Amino acid sequence: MLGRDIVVINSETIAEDLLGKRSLNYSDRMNMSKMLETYGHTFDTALLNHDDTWRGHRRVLQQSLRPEAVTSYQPIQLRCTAKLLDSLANSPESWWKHIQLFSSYDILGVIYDHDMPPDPENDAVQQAANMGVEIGTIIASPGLIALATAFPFLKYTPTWCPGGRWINAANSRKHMKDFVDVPFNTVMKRMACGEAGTCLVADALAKFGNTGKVSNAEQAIKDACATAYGAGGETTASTLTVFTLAMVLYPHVQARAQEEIAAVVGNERLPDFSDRSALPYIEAVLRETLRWRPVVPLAIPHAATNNDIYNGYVIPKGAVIIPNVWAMARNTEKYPSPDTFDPDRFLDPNGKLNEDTPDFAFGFGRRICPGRYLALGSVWVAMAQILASFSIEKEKDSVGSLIEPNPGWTHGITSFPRSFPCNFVARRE
Ligand code: HEM
Repeated sequence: MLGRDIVVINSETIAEDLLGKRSLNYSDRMNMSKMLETYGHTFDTALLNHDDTWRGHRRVLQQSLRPEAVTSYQPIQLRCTAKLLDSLANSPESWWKHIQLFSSYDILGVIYDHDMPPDPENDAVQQAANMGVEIGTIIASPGLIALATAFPFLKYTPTWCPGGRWINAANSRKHMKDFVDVPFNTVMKRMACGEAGTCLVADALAKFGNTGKVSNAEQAIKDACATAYGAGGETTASTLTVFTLAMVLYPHVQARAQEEIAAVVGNERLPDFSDRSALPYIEAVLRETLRWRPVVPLAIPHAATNNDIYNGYVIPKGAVIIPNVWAMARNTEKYPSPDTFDPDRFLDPNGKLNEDTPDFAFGFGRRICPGRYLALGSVWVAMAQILASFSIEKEKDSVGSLIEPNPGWTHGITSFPRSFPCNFVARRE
């Protein structure tokens, strides 16, 4: 883009070699600072260059989202899953919206200890966060960057013009500011009254607040937390939507997963985190969901800091490096018939999990997704409890014929199925 060298990596091994082993040289992002400043999108960890500000954000996120730390968020994940099951039982036809709300409040809970109110449509925190994500995603899209760079005057487009809501810079700056400030200020007020519970903001302030370990700590925490909401809400929902599609299309996989839950957990209670290691087939379903339709199919492009040579190829300073996660997931040597949803790929002949984990779904090297352990927990518990509580079946049309789901897919940084007809049929009283 914009006259740069572009390197597309289709192989997991090469991605590991360059982005992992040579991460010092391949952890930068494209320099879009002028554009991001114009549109008020300067807080975003995922778009920061490989500098000290980014290091501060990463420290905050990695400390609070490491495997041992995310267990403290399990009560929030279980609470949100209970609400999801309840909503699916009450209005199964709105399953897609319920999954979006689950993911949104799961992440808002973990980051800001913000619980779902009875009327989420009027929740100022969720509205500010979602509007920020909507505008932020468009600002960071290659199409808008190219347009706004070629025609800078477009930043003055009135908001009432078609597309003006997104390309008008003042409007964007306002929403970006609300996105970062509103949820953070809300939890800060609750913390001041001693009302806030466990959450990432509280944890990070306790660890880094006045310690000098992270410069400008409060701002770094605030910005990293807004990024985490933006990066985590949609990806978690997208992964659960892919899982739903897979269960509808592969009923024998669903039946086997349900049999495993019945055999290990029984029918008297729902599976929870303590059952995870005893449910290898459910874990394999999770891994296959991440592989089958990776929801961030081209990850986020990295950039080379200096010239480099790899396997005789010159990779110039500033080159944009695109990890083609989609191609890695379709490596037929590793994953024969890659379009088939087959959790057995991740099991050995004894039904135990093998060593393969589709980590490529979370990117590479120093930029690898810091929210992956949290995401895996949220998706796992929602999947396991949905499977225990419902059968996800094809919808029938007016004459009783089964409707084959053929959803449209979103096209952007994330890719996931739009809503499609299916039925969540209760399996328990
Ligand atoms: C299934 C869910 C998720 C998937 C598939 C996913 C995937 C990704 C990918 C592919 C990247 C780009 C990595 C790279 O540049 O190499 C990324 C970055 C990121 N993710 Fe996630 N993610 C998920 C959930 C989350 C969650 C729950 C959070 C936070 C709570 C989160 C926070 C971030 C952040 C902050 C970055 C930017 C990292 C940086 O640039 O240093 N993600 N994610």
